[in-house]
This record gives sequence, structure tokens and C-alpha cells, in this order.
Amino acid sequence: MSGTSDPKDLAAKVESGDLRFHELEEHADADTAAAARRLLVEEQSGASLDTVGDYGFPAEQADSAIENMIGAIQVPLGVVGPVEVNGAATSGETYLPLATTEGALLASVNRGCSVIDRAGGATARVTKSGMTRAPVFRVADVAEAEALVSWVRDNEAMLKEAAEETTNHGELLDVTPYVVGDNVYLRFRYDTKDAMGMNMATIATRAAADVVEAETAASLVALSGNLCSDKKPAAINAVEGRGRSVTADVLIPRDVVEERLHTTPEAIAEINTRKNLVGSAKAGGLGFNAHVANVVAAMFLATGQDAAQVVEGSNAITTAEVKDGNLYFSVSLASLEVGTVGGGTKLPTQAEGLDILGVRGGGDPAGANADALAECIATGALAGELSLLAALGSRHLSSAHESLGR
Ligand SMILES: CC(C)(COP(=O)([O-])OP(=O)([O-])OC[C@H]1O[C@@H](n2cnc3c(N)ncnc32)[C@H](O)[C@@H]1OP(=O)([O-])[O-])[C@@H](O)C(=O)NCCC(=O)NCCSC(=O)C[C@@](C)(O)CC(=O)[O-]
Ligand SMILES: NC(=O)C1=CN([C@@H]2O[C@H](COP(=O)(O)OP(=O)(O)OC[C@H]3O[C@@H](n4cnc5c(N)ncnc54)[C@H](OP(=O)(O)O)[C@@H]3O)[C@@H](O)[C@H]2O)C=CC1
Repeated sequence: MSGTSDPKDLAAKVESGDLRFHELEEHADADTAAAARRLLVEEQSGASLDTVGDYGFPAEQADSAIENMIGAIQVPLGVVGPVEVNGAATSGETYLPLATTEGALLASVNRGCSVIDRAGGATARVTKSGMTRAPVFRVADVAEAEALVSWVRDNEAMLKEAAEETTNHGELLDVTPYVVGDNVYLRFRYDTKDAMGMNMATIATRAAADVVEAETAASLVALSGNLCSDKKPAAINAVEGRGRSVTADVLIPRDVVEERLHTTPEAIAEINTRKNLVGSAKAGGLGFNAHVANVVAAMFLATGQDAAQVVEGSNAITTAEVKDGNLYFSVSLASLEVGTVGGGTKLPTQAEGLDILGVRGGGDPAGANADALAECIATGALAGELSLLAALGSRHLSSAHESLGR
């Protein structure tokens, strides 16, 4: 990079057609480039961007996270807890970082955490792991489709070798074919360790798709054929999982439910059945829960995850049962796509969010940090479900949002 450190000079060159709006980082440092774009946007829109331009990290550090940068949006960040997470990858008391603009949300999750803590903590486990990419191939007819499926079954090792040549950490776990007429979808599933893995899986699948095209009659139509399925509501993720499948549960003594949540185990179990299970079934929903997306979104923002994948993160089922008079409560997130390396996790504020949980960077063994993050998010989701169902039981939902959320 060489050139000017004057944003006005840069902006003038864009206006005169000498420089392109998206190439300013080639002619100035990233902060100057962002300042020049603000000037251009302010002039065009009449907006004042002083606050957007008042960000607390060098713009250069956001280089791999955004193009056409003009500044940063600041979302308030808070914590709930500390709460005891008894996971396989993490254990002990931890604060959970949540970034949100929804008043009452942290109060609610905090209440849930305090109840979980009084019950001895949440147990959390990742039960399945794998990031998927499913290219679609065109074949001549059903006979050729079947031939491709057979070839894939016989040659998975060849595909694995090609895919894994593109990555030091990723491992191809399996390839599942789906046939629809003359379309063949190959759903590649990878262990992406501590990375969320969508770039890693896409690059590896491209290499494997080249082998499929070279060795069979199939023709690649699109590297993503939507059976992956990324950033869209899809039953395949709810059933088969994507990213981490993670479950958290807790057994809460009756007196804690009554004293801290102002309701009973029976009321929470009934609400869960009639609302989260029957209500969601009637609505044709995929999320048999109350507001898992709230905690997933807030913890995703706080820790640098890809916000669009909250779609999959909300594929969760909440269960509630009265056991010997006490409340057994669980939440199972089928497709939680999380990483502690790569993507937005590299940004300074998000990396500090990961530090609160002690999971920044690669884990030992690789994958352990992303597993721990999944266990923490599942615990937060458990707390949120518990508190909201209790508020519905004690009829405190609207009053809570009158006093805290407006
Ligand atoms: C608001 C509460 C917690 C009050 O509940 P409460 O029991 O009256 O509160 P409290 O004053 O007795 O305090 C109990 C604990 O709550 C926490 N707490 C309490 N206040 C705060 C605060 N200001 N800041 C931080 N933490 C707070 C804190 O842990 C505290 O313990 P302490 O530390 O005092 O021993 C309760 O009424 C509640 O949880 N309401 C539910 C609100 C909620 O869950 N909203 C979620 C968003 S709803 C939505 O977006 C989705 C939806 C609803 O559309 C989905 C659907 O269709 O279901
Ligand atoms: N391409 C696409 O279609 C899509 C991309 N995205 C974006 O993809 C990004 C996330 O992709 P992702 O692949 O996770 O991240 P990156 O593309 O940032 O790659 C992360 C890299 O970190 C390296 N790495 C270092 N230590 C570890 C470790 N302990 N475990 C795993 N990997 C490690 C790996 O290199 P190596 O592979 O050499 O081992 C890995 O490929 C996000 O920015 C997201 O927004 C989102 C959806 C779709």
C-alpha cells in the first residue's frame, strides 16, 4: 500500500473517477480508506457518520471480514452468570457474553443461570459434529445417477484424499448422495475442528468435485446445491445435524422453581408441551422451543460467529418433565455452527468475547475450543428457555417487557 493519508484527497479521486470506491485500501491505509468512504456516503445521503466512524480497533484487522468498510456498528455487550457448565470440553463457573439490543433478555437469561447454578449447574455435551457442503451434479438420467451414487460409495477414499489436500485441519467424515431425477446431490460432511468451517468445507469440496467430474459422467452445476443447507430453514439440519449437535440439561429442585421462578415444575412442563411442542407442530415450525434464537444470536454477535447461521442455531427442541416433584429441563440444538478460529473470531472485540469463555483460538486437542463454545451456548439457551417459560407461567412476560424492554 502506498499513497495518501488524507481522506478528502481519496474521496475527491473517487468522485473524479480516478479511483474505485472498493479499491481505496490499495491507495491508503484501511482507516483512511474507511474515512474517505464515510465522506462520500455522508455527501450522498446527508447522514452524519461520526459515531459509526468512532470504532475501537485498527480497520486493517477487519480486512478479511468485510469489504467497503466505513466503520463499525456497536451492539451493547453484557454478561450473565457466572453459571456452572459441566461439559465434556469445558467445566466450571463462567460468565456468558451476550450482545443484544433487546431489553429484558439478559435479565431473563441471568435469572435462568442463577436457577441452574442453584441446581448444581448444567450438564452439556456435543453429540455429533460435522460441517456440510452439498454440490449438485447434472447426470443424463436415473441410470447415470445410480452409477454416480455407486461410484461415490466405492471411491470415498479418493474423494477424501483430494478434499484433505486443501486443509491441514479438516477431515472428510462421509459423503451422502441424494438423487432427484437427473440431479445428484453429494452431501460432504467434515470435521472442521475449531473452525466453523464453511470456507474450509467449500474449498475442500471443490477439490473433491473436480475428481467426481474427472472420473464420472457427472457435471457440476453448483458447488452449493442447497442440500448443505446453509443459512436457510431446512429439516435436514434439524434431523441430521450441521456444525455441532449439542444438548444441555438440568434437574431443578421444586423449591428453587417455586422461590426463584414464581411457578411450579408442573406449570413449566405443561407450558412446554402446549406451547413449544403442540403450538410449534401446529405452526409447522422447525424450532420446538421458545426463544433459543435469542441466546444464539446474542452469543454469536459477542463471539464473532456468522450471524446468518442463527437460522440453523434455532433448530432446537426444549423438553420439560416433572421427576419426583422436581423439574427436569433440557434443550437440544441440532445444528449449531460455531468456531473459535477464522471468520469474525479474529476481530479484537469478538476475540475478547471468546476470552471471557476461555476459548479463543485453537483448542487442545483441535476442536476442543469450538466444542466448549457450543456447550456454553447450549447452557445459555437452557437458561433462556427456563426463564421465559417461567415468566409465561407466572404471567410476567408482558410486565417484564414493560419495565425493562422499552
Ligand atoms: C425480567 C425477569 C427476569 C424478572 O424476573 P423476577 O423473578 O421478577 O426478577 P427478580 O428481580 O426477582 O430477580 C431474579 C433474578 O433475575 C435476574 N435479573 C433480574 N433483573 C435483572 C436485571 N435488570 N439485570 C440482570 N439480571 C436481572 C437476576 O439473576 C436475579 O437474581 P439476583 O441476582 O437478584 O439474585 C422475568 O420476568 C423474565 O425473565 N421475563 C421474561 C423475559 C424474556 O424472557 N424475554 C425474552 C424475549 S421474548 C422474545 O423475544 C421471544 C418470544 C416471546 O416472542 C418467543 C415466543 O413466541 O415465545
Ligand atoms: N465459503 C462459503 O460458502 C461460506 C463462507 N462463510 C464464511 O466462512 C468463514 C468461516 O469459515 P472457516 O472455514 O471456519 O474459517 P476461515 O476461512 O477463516 O479458515 C479458518 C482456517 O483456520 C485454520 N485453523 C487454524 N487452527 C485451526 C484449528 N484449531 N481448527 C480448525 N482450523 C484451524 C484452518 O486452516 P487449514 O484448513 O489449513 O487447516 C482453517 O481453514 C466465515 O467468515 C463465514 O462468514 C460462511 C458461509 C458460507
